[in-house]
Amino acid sequence: MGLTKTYGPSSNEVTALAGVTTSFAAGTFTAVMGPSGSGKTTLLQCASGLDRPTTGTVYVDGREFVQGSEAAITRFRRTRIGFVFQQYNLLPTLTALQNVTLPMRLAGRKVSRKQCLALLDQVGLAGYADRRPTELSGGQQQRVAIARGLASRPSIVFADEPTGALDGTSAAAVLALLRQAVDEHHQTIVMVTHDPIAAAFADSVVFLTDGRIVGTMKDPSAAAVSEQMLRLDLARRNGGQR
Ligand SMILES: Nc1ncnc2c1ncn2[C@@H]1O[C@H](COP(=O)(O)OP(=O)(O)OP(=O)(O)O)[C@@H](O)[C@H]1O
Repeated sequence: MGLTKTYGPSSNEVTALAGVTTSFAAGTFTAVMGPSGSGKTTLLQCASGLDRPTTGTVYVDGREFVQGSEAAITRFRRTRIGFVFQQYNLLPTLTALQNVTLPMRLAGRKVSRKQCLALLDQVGLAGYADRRPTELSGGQQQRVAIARGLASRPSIVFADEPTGALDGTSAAAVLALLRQAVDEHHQTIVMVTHDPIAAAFADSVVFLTDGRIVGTMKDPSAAAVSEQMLRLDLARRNGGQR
């Protein structure tokens, strides 16, 4: 609610979020789109509690988030929130399967090896469970990170360009998996993407420009999203010329 985020000293301040108010209803899939530098990653980081907004408040399940001690925030994050970020952050000494089960082990939860292997299978990594990250391609590492983000069935999953490094077939498998997480497990997904085809898997799209929400779209199609992106880009250029 009313999120702002500025970086740097006041003499050289960068405004990444200029007052964003939005909500992600439980059991829905939202895509966040906008030009490079529009604040998408910053919004995800503030909404997920990885970073604190300069002003404004984040609520999760009606509870004010990013309040209390770091330990309390970390505990809350571990049990409720899943992350799939651009830097895969896989631990190099662990196998793919161990990386997937790590968040659950950290949260002290029971690990279903079978369910985690099934997830690796779904992202096209059957047979790769025992490999370490250095023995996997960038796209394969990204898919391990996706399986890890979904494995503990957190109520909200924040994904930053989850299909960015993937070929069309792998990307489609990952998007289908995210869709399934929403439809079958009632998880909430918030995904940053530049790809209108990926955005079309979502229930709605939020468009950001210069740290502000400049539009939303329900039941997006790839064509409608592309058109809207072009329109926003044009408006921004015309605005910049004034
Ligand atoms: N740690 C930081 N320190 C200073 N400025 C930052 C920092 N992180 C982001 N910014 C600035 O904040 C603005 C928004 O960045 P952000 O990464 O949220 O954009 P984005 O829409 O995710 O971009 P992209 O699509 O290129 O990933 C940019 O102008 C960026 O340069």
